[in-house]
Order: sequence, then structure tokens, then C-alpha cells
Amino acid sequence: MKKACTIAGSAARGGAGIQADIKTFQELGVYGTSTITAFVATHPETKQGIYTQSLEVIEAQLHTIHSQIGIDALKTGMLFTKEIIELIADWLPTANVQNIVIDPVMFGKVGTALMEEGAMSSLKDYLLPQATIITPNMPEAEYLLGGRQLKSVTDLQDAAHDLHKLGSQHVLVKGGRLNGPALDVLYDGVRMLTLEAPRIDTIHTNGAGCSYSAAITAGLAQGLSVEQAVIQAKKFVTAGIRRAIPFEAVAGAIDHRAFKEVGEDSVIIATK
Ligand SMILES: Nc1ncnc2c1ncn2[C@@H]1O[C@H](COP(=O)(O)OP(=O)(O)O)[C@@H](O)[C@H]1O
Ligand SMILES: Cc1ncc(COP(=O)(O)OP(=O)(O)O)c(N)n1
Repeated sequence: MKKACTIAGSAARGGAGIQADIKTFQELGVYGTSTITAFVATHPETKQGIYTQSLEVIEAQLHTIHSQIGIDALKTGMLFTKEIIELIADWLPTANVQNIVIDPVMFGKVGTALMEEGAMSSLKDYLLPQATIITPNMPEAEYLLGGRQLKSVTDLQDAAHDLHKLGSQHVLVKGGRLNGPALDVLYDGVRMLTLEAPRIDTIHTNGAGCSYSAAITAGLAQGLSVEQAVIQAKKFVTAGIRRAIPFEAVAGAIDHRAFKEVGEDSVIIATK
């Protein structure tokens, strides 16, 4: 069984973060391991409740996984501080991991800041250049590009082109916040691929981004190409949103079981 590792924050509500990643790994048939960087237990109104782990605890988890289990692919999610980002960036070359997915998590959908102010330059300078693929959503892409606003598919394509200059092998810009179909763009420095799924009329998309990058990680661990892994992951997340689990107090979460239960062929996405 191939092994995928997530380095991310714990989302107490269970829809995003480490919880989404491990559920995704399990559903896609890879063995999941985790390094927890922080605990998030925020209230949508106060936005308080982020508790980071010490560098020592983070390092101990990384060492345990690397020395005792092994890593065929890994993803990073919420890293929160400059110090944690730099720890991971220094550790990665020593771990010799072939498939690295960096989800540059900065903002949750309800607006919670999931990256500290001042951490952006470490992310850009030390972590993104090591990535096989980076997976920003629109606000994250805008922030990485110095505040430029993205409003159309052409803007997403231009953003993917410019973000590629930061040094990752591939860039996937997620267009979940555009109107119209759910469009994302994947760029490898030569080819610009657009992935399109029907937009589902729902507010219950908590964990969509985390699960997308985790599904890409699972695919890479199993030997898929980046393009194949992204296409499978897009189907995984589309199926999950289609069958999302609503909650009473907050927006609901995607259903990680959906892709396996409905079967890959029942999720139609277009690529061009
Ligand atoms: N309402 C929706 N219907 C279908 N797909 C969606 C919907 N909202 C988001 N997506 C898709 O979910 C994935 C995650 O995108 P996005 O929501 O932009 O990221 P994040 O969760 O990181 O903010 C993307 O493939 C996006 O196109
Ligand atoms: C602990 C933690 N990490 C990441 C996120 C962001 O999740 P994402 O799937 O990108 O989108 P939303 O959950 O914000 O819908 C998070 N919320 N918590």
C-alpha cells in the first residue's frame, strides 16, 4: 500500500484540514500519516481559536513518519507561522520525497486567517519552489501575486502562468469563487489545461480545497501523472460536494465517501 503524508492543521469540525486529508487518503486507497501543525477550533464570528504546536512536536512527528513508515507523496496545508514553514522547508530536502503538493492555505471560507501575517515571504522563497504542484484558491493566488484581482478564467490562466515563475513544477489555480461552472486551471510551464465541472448550488463546501489537494497527493503516491492525479481529484471533490453533509450551525462539509460509492464514471468533468 502506498503511503501519503499530510502536514496540516487539525480542523475540529472534521470537514477540512488533517481530518479531510486522512478521510481522502483512506477513500482513495493509500495509507495516511499526519503531522499536526496546529489545532483550529474557531467560532465563525470571533475567528479566535488557533493553537499552534511547538517546532519540537512537529519535528518529532516528521521524524516518526519518515523513519518508521515512509512517504510516497506528501501535502502541506495550514502551516500558520513563518517558523513552521521554514522548519518544513529545511526538512523536505533531507526527507527526499518525490511528490510534494503544497496547498498554500491562508484563509478559510468564513474568513479565518490560517496563515500569520509576515509568513508569506518564507512560503514563497523556501517552500513553493520545492513543490511538484501548488494549489491556491483565488484569494490565495491574489495574495501571492501582490493583491492582483482575479475575476475571469483568463485572469486564472494569467495567474497560473505568473505563479509558475515562483518555482513549482505545476500550478493549479482553483476557481471555486468564480460565477458559472466550477473551473480550475492547471499549468506546467507549457500547457494550460482547464478542468470544468457543473457548479452545484450549495453553501456546503467546507473542506473542498483540502480534500482536492489530498486527493492529488493520493494519486501521485499511486504513480499517476500530475494531470491524471488532478483529473481524478477534481472528480473526487465534485462528487463530494454533490453529496455534501449539511450542519445546522455552520456550512456543511463534502462527503468523502461519495466518489467511491457513485463510481468514477458517474462524475463528468470536461478538460480542454
Ligand atoms: N459549488 C461548487 N460546485 C462545484 N464545484 C465547486 C463548487 N465550489 C467549489 N468547487 C470546486 O471545489 C474545488 C475547491 O475549490 P475552492 O472552493 O476554490 O477552494 P478552497 O476550498 O481551497 O477555497 C475546486 O475544484 C472548485 O472548482
Ligand atoms: C485546519 C484547516 N486547514 C485548512 C482549512 C481550509 O480548508 P479548505 O478546504 O481550503 O476550505 P474551507 O474549509 O475553508 O471551506 C481549514 N478550514 N482548516
